[in-house]
Formats: sequence, structure tokens, C-alpha cells
Amino acid sequence: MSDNTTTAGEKRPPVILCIGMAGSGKTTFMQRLNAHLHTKKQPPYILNLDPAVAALPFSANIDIRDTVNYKEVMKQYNLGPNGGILTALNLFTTKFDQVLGFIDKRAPSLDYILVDTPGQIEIFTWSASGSIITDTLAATYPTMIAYIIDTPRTAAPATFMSNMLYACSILYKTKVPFILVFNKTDVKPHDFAVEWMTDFESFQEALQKDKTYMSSLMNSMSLVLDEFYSHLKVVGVSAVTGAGMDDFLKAVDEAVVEYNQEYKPELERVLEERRKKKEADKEEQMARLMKDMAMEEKGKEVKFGASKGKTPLRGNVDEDEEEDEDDDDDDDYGEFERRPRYRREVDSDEEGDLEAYKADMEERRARSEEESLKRFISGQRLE
Ligand SMILES: Nc1nc2c(ncn2[C@@H]2O[C@H](COP(=O)(O)OP(=O)(O)OP(=O)(O)O)[C@@H](O)[C@H]2O)c(=O)[nH]1
Repeated sequence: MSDNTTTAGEKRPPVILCIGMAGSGKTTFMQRLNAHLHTKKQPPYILNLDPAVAALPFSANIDIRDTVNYKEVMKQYNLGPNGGILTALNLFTTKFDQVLGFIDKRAPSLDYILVDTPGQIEIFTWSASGSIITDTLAATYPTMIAYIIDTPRTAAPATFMSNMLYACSILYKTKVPFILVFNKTDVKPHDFAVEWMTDFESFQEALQKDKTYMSSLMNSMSLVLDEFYSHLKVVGVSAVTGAGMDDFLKAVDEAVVEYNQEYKPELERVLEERRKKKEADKEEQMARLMKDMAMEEKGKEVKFGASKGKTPLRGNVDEDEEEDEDDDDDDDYGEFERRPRYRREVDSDEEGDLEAYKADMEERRARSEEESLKRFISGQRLE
């Protein structure tokens, strides 16, 4: 058994997301795995995310079809089958926090959580809801992708390459541990695939036999895939006979270790970075707010005099400062536009208004609490 408990002793069963091209045997594989785990007395918790599946050969604990009627969605939104499946998945994703709540409650008694995805692979792998579901699960549970491949149909180098490129794109998009499951090995063993993935030259040889214009393109792409193969776990299974199921569970254990050693620390680093950025943003906003408030206070003060029909004077200028004003105009005011107006009006014998204003200010000062007074003064005093 894998180490799937946290340091706090909470059990975190692995989540296996089954993904595969239509007809690769995804549903049959899920059925087989479910039966296999039942015989091992480790019944899995199953989520079905395919709203269009007519009948499931196993019972799902949470079924998207119980929440969203995909045919109704098609009718209501005037959509085709793919649009209907995508919209149904989107609607379901809006409730995924509740789904997670159910899983969290059951998690301590579980060993595995299996997720079946829509047959139209791109609806899950390239949709926002697919990413949200994967990321949400991976934030809490050791989550991995089991990419089901139809082995007999992948025996040609060109289809093999296409399938690998697709798998590669999913791996780099989700970043969770990845298990390549070569299914239908009862029809064709997957040894050729393992050889192509481990021995670059043997794949080159196979490519030589392909005389189409694609072969040179594939030649160069196979070089790129070399690095990708090193991140994969590969197993061969037969969903029909049950062969290879224990190998698959071993790969799951390895994927849990990989999740804990690579994905989780990276996730924590990203979360920490986000938290720090949020904090910095908050501080910046606060600083801006304080600055704006100080400006507002200045503005209010001008209105204060004006609203009483008085000279729109700048605030608590004490006498010493007033005396200084003639000497260093620019230093005191900088670009403060109200300054010339004040000077002009004081110069035009409005000392009466000034006296009234000062008395008013004294009254205000007396009413204010010490703290707000300090803020007021520091906001208004001329440096
Ligand atoms: N010989 C053999 N046939 C298999 C195996 N797994 C699945 N099949 C057959 O492959 C066909 C497709 O299997 P499904 O499980 O429906 O495939 P799927 O990927 O779920 O298909 P969608 O529902 O279209 O996504 C069925 O006829 C299965 O019986 C296997 O291991 N060996």
C-alpha cells in the first residue's frame, strides 16, 4: 500500500482520473479495476463525470447524470452533443465544492477514488472545468492520470506518435503524475511500445519503414518525446481478462510517491508565492488608500471654508507658518494650486475671514480626539 496519510495522520486516498480516446476501453478498464479492488477488499469510491454515458457497468457513488440532464441542457441551450456534454460538465463544476465535501467525509475509510471522464477526451482535458476539477482534487489528494491506450490501434509508428504527443500535452497541462495504460494486451502485447519508448533507435528503425511525408516530421518529434518518456510510468493491462491489474496498482503507489515528492512541494511553493503576492498587493492598496485619504482630508478642508461662504482657505496654518510664507512660497506649497488663491485673498484684506476661520478651527480641534487631531494636523501641516 502506498503512503497516503498526511503528517497529521489524515488519510488521503489516491485519485485516479481515467482518460482515454473514445473506444480505448476506459469504461471496461474502470469496471475491471473496480472488480479487482472489491476482491482485494478495497472498494473504491467512484465518480462518473460522463453525462452522456447510456449505462455504466458499475455503480458510481457520485454521478454527474444525477445532477445534470445532458439532453435537457442540449435542448435548453440549443447545443449539439459535444456542446451539451461540455455545458453539463461546466454546470456540474459549479457544484464541485459540494462533491469535494462528500469525498472529504468518506476519505478516511477509502483506499482509492476513481474518476471516469467523458469519452470525448478533449472535453475534459482542454476545458476549464476539466482543469478546475483536476486542480481541485490535486490540491488535496494524490491525484494522477491513467491514460488508457488502445494498444492494437497504436501499433503503427504514426498513430503511436500521435497518441504520445497527445499524452504529452495532457501531462504538461495538468502536471500531475501520469500512468500510460496500454490496454487490450490480450489482443496485442505492449512490448513494442516499451521498446520504442526506451530505445530511441528502434523507433527510428520503425519510422524508416514508413515512407510517407510524415516520417521526417515524426523523426524530429520523436527526439522531443524522449524527455517526456522519462516522466512516465508504463503498464500493460487487459481490461477484459484482468491481466496487469496489480502492475497498475504498483504504478499508482509510485505515482503517490511522485505526487508527494514533486507535485505537492511545487503546489505549496505556488500557493506560498500567491499568498505573498496577495499580501504585497494588499499592503500596496493600503498605502494608496492612506495616501488618498490624506489628499481627501486636504480637499475637505478647502471645502470647509468654502461651504460656509468663506474664503476657501487651506487648513490649520499657524501664525508662524503664515509669517514664513512670503519667504519660501515654492518650498511650502510645491505644486499646490490653491496657494496663489489663498495669498491673493489674504492680501485683499480678508483678515476677518481668516480670524473666523481660525476660531472655527480651534473649535474643531477641541472636539476632535487626540488621535484624529494628530492625523488631521499631520495631514494638513505644511512641511
Ligand atoms: N479485447 C479487448 N477488448 C477490450 C478491452 N477493453 C475494452 N475492450 C473493448 O473495447 C470496446 C470499447 O470499450 P469501452 O470500455 O466502451 O471504451 P471507452 O473508452 O469507454 O469508450 P467510450 O465510452 O466511447 O469512451 C468494447 O467493445 C470493449 O469490449 C480489452 O482489454 N481487450
